[in-house]
Amino acid sequence: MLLVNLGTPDDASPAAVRRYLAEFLSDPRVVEIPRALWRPILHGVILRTRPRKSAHAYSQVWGEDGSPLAAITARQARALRERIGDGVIVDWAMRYGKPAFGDRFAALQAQGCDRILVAPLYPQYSAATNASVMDALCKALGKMRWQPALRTLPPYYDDPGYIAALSDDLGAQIEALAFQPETLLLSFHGMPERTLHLGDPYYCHCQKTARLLAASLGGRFPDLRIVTTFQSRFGRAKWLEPATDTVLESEARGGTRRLVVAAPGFSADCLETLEELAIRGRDSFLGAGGSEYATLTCLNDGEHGMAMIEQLIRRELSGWA
Ligand SMILES: C=CC1=C(C)c2cc3[nH]c(cc4nc(cc5[nH]c(cc1n2)c(C)c5CCC(=O)O)C(CCC(=O)O)=C4C)c(C)c3C=C
Ligand SMILES: [Fe+2]
Ligand SMILES: [Fe+2]
Repeated sequence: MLLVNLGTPDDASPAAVRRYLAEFLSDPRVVEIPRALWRPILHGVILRTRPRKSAHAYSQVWGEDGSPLAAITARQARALRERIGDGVIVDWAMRYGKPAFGDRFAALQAQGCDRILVAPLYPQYSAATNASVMDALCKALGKMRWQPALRTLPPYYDDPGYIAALSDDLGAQIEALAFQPETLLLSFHGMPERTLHLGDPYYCHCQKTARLLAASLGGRFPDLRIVTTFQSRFGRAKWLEPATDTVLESEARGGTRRLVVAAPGFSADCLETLEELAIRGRDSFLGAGGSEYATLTCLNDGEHGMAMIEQLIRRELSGWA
């Protein structure tokens, strides 16, 4: 089985970030603008300016083991291997950058796997993430004469195991804070609003996760106000709202003093949580008058998250292993 996440640059230099962004932003599932229009904008504007800015952001979160997203995904694969035991080969790959999806998929087949479960670690389905992994899968299959049998992990945005893992994990983190938050922001990665009207279920999946999670946390923290937002706006089009950065400021201006942020849509901490939420989000909230701010970690390779992943994977492997 192959765990898949989005992808990340090889290092935090502008050159490596440029290579990564070029691959990521050339994917027609990510930017749905006709190629003849998009290519000049991507190569003439975006890839001349953004790599430097993003490289600075990456350098603030880069660890000894490299990109947090890649390091955590590798640890998740290792932990899953130990939990699932012999009989199933567990590998991991990135949709963009390394280890490349096509390479790892082919490597599994080369090891003799004739049944492969591909598990994109995206709880909420979007065409930009899940469908893009399926496109990469079809591309890899297109090169094979003798193809393996396949299964793919469905989105798990309302799976009771996922909601319970989030509720238990975030609940424990909130109780361990040095302050009592008035507001909990559930910040999901954004998408262009147009994708919702075109039929992408992402927005609805996020809202359902948030509603179930709020219902579960509500019993434990009756005074906590829970607000759902969308982060990381990219480009000029209208994105899903409300925007995380706008709400951080309006909360502080409206009198909220103590606020905590969680990112339930990310399986692993990454640039979007460690830089955008933990560094820039803090500046926004405190700069607008807030006094206490914290970000909670993602499920990562912790006990709650790994028990949930193991449960999902065992279910999808049933009859196979
Ligand atoms: C969790 C799901 C994600 C969705 C949905 C998603 C949509 C989406 N993203 C961009 C543009 C960028 N995203 C970037 C980073 C990034 N995005 C996700 C996840 C989702 N993106 C993750 C986990 C990461 C972090 C990667 C890491 O290395 O840690 C970036 C790169 C960084 C930057 O320059 O800001 C871009 C660009 C679009 C356009 C989009 C929907 C159409
Ligand atoms: Fe993104
Ligand atoms: Fe982003």
